[in-house]
Amino acid sequence: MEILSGIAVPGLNVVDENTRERNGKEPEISTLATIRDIEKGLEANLQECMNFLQVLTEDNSRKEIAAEWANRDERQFPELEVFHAMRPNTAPPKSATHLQEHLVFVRGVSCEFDCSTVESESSCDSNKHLFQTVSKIDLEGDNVPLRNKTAQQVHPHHDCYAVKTLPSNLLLVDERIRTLSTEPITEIPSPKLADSSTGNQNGKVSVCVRMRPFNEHEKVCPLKQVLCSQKNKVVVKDYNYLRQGNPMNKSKVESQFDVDNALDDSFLPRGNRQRKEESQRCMFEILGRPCVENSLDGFNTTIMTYGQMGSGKTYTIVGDGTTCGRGLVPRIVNELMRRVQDDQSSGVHLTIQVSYLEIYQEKVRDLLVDKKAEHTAEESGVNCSLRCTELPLIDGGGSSFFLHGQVKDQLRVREHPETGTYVESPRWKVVTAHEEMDKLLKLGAANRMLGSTISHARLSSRGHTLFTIKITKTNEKSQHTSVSHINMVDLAGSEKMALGQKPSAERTYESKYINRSLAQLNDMFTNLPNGRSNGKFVSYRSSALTMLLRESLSENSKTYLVANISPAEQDFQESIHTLRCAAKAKRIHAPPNQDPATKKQIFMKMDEEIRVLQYLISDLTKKPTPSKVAEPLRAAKETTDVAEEFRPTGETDCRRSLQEKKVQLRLPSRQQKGKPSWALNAKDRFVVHTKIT
Ligand SMILES: Nc1ncnc2c1ncn2[C@@H]1O[C@H](COP(=O)(O)OP(=O)(O)OP(=O)(O)O)[C@@H](O)[C@H]1O
Repeated sequence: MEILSGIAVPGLNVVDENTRERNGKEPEISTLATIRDIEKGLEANLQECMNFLQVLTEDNSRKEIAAEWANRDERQFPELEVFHAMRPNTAPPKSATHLQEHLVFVRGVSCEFDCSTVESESSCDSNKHLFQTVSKIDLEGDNVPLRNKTAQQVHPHHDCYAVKTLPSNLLLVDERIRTLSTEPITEIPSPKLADSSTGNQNGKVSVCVRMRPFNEHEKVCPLKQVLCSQKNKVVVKDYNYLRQGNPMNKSKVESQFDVDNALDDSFLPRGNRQRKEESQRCMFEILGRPCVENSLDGFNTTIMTYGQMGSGKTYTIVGDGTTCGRGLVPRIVNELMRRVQDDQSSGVHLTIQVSYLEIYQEKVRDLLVDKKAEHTAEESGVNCSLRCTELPLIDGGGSSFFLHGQVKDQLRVREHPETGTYVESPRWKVVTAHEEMDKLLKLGAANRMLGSTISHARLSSRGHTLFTIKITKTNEKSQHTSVSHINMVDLAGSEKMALGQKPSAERTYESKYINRSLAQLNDMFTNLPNGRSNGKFVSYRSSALTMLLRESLSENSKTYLVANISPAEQDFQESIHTLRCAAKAKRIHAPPNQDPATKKQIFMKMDEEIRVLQYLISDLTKKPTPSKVAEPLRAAKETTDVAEEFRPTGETDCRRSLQEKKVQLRLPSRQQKGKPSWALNAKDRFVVHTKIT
């Protein structure tokens, strides 16, 4: 055993000499650097631990655990313990870099690793269902035992990294430990899903919070913002205040928000495809599947992502372009296409069309314009006949034209007294295969307005995007057609300028539009009717964004809002702002005017009425068939015979007799002078009109 200079902390385990011998090399520098970095946070640990213990003792169900943590004798502990609880199917750290990735999430870890063996040791008694105690981690070896044991016992949505160092009783426990349920977990619960049939029952907008992983820049200084989800609440903590001020002043340190779902991806190791796939699939189960069900029931649905720049909004909606990182749009379309095939056998025909728009500086742009192809077509004269005429690729005919050699991609927002606000003639593309969908997403991504900003080196969206899926459902038997829309709105991120920052004039101009429209959306959330008030005047017309979202937040539509937040401590204020906005949206209360069941019944009744009317119309417009004519003719002949019979007794008697024998008329409107006429009444009975002259 050898203590590495500059890293050693009293009482900590050190790198095993045997490992060095076995590997024949020094521990990786990157690992050591990380340890030095995180060592700096040691002083803050005590504060955090106090805070942690405070939370534990406040919560009755966790008192026992807290007591145990607090009272344990130092000597009972090995020098270093890593409590590592993982999500199912997650491989434990396998390499130094991987381990670094795991530990970098733990604030102020001051430790070294025993790299000799891999062992999953006894569980921690008090909460054995939640943790596995791992006293040794082998960076090189095969960690199968650890994986097997932990994977089955941990809540799939919460994982924890807890590293305890001695000689202090408890120097650090990752705050995320609090997200773990204290109940013994015997089986892995299924993800908590939004109610698929009716969306959020109590309010109009269902809110889901999603925390993205640390990015490269944030990993260098591991500042962890805490997001704990407790039942339907998320709690965010202000570490900055905690360090400076009184940790017992709880109201200033932590903020609580009501939500419907929370997804913490901050533990996601970069490049781990399985975890990515799992997280994106979870998002689909929470929001995407209910959306599909709602839309097939005839409801319009909207999913909005709201958050600061780089918080993962586009990742949630579209994904990152990889197969495992596919976002909601491709997954929803896939599910719809699967349903198309299933429903074909039951006589229901589904058509899926998509449009992709962007609101950039208050102008609506069509992102599905393939400018290259359309320019080429125009230059080669192929589309000459289409100049200034409607292009046939839009549903029912659209109005994008070639003007002065340019492809028009700007569209107008209009209002219809009955159907509400709509965008004039966007390109609707029919999607029948996954490949088509991928192509359209690529085309849209290429046409989006992106730009690098000061705080984010990567390209950032400079406008809001609106991806709409139009589902047309036709029942082949009844010929009934219903249309519903799924709108997916990827809002541009707000960015606050820090003092001393000098963005370009263009970026400032764009930010002005983005921030103004987001502020107007925020106002809309405040002013719409909610649990507290009946609402105030909402000026939908103040921006293109609010105009287009108007339908989404009214009556026959269900809305889901994803509040994307960053895990980094420096983004605390932005996260609070996002969560406040989400909380406002959650309070909006304008329940749909009809539930799907009632709507179905009404549709059926209307179908029936239409069928009866169609039958009557066709029968009335048709020429009378011989069988239908026979009856009136026979009646007419009868009356003529009577007339003949009574001719000698005089006309007066004859009239009287005829009156008596006259066939009763039910619909006497179409009498013809001197001729017997007939009509078909609603009960399909013939009546005869006879006029005696
Ligand atoms: N949950 C997540 N899991 C893995 N990676 C994520 C997650 N969320 C975001 N990322 C990654 O973070 C980066 C930023 O995400 P994204 O572009 O979606 O942010 P954004 O909020 O749309 O940003 P902007 O508003 O600036 O356009 C991307 O590289 C993305 O792959």
